[in-house]
Amino acid sequence: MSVIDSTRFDRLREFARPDRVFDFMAPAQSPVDVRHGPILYLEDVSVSFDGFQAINRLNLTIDDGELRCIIGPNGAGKTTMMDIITGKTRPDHGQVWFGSRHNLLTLDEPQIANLGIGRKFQKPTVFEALDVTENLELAMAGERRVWKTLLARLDHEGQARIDEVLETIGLSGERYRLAGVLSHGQKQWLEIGMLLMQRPRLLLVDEPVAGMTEPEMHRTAALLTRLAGQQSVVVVEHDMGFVRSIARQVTVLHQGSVLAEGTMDDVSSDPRVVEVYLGGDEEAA
Ligand SMILES: Nc1ncnc2c1ncn2[C@@H]1O[C@H](COP(=O)(O)OP(=O)(O)OP(=O)(O)O)[C@@H](O)[C@H]1O
Repeated sequence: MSVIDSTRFDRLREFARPDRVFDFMAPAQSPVDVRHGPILYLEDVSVSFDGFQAINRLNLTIDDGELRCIIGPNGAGKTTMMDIITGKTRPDHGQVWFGSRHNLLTLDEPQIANLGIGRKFQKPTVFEALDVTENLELAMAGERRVWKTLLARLDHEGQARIDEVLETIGLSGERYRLAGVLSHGQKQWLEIGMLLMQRPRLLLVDEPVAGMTEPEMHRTAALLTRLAGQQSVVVVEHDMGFVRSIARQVTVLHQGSVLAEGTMDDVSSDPRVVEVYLGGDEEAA
């Protein structure tokens, strides 16, 4: 069995796990309602770990189609906030809503993902022994049966979606290359493409440009800027040059709360923000 075959086999075995709940088995979710407000709404959210207050009465709203950057020194609570939104961590207090219909605190991680919240972690987790197109096929959401998705030819609609996503992430020319031989930046874009296959309404992206070359950073900036509008995008990033290049609205977290919010110019000239950054070992905003 070739490497690709054996990896496919492993994936099939994973998909066929008796306890696995496929997207197409899950009850249909009502659509995200943003007619009367933001797509994401956190109010007075707090969580502590062994008495340490990691998130402290946090309020945050993200509008439909917005690109928001979240910055803050190490330990500010950025990852914990993402964990709360995706259902990985339950807050001790507060409210978290996706549109006006979905109370995320009543849902588990797969249910939240099914609603259309995609999360991209810092390290790329593509299937290295599969080619770019196969990675996107595997990520295709939903109603298509898993076996059909993996083993049969894609229908016209699926193929068109893959072409569209390849174009968006700039990997049309790499469609038959193994993911394992892609550059670090290309792997990151492929993983973003895998999330896009599921047509998310909100993308959470953790430190997308860590380890990227300068040209890769520029392409990532262009990609994230283009994605906003079609979906909401929340980017957690330490690289201030990158944040400046993409951000319209920036939220600064500090000690689990919002310290400042506004344009990059607004927040970087805010004395409280300067104090927080200069007080630690971070690059000054
Ligand atoms: N499971 C946990 N148990 C105990 N403490 C935790 C846990 N998760 C996070 N913390 C603590 O909560 C605080 C916030 O951590 P978090 O990872 O959210 O910060 P961050 O802003 O993402 O930091 P960084 O920029 O370094 O990734 C930190 O002091 C961290 O040590």
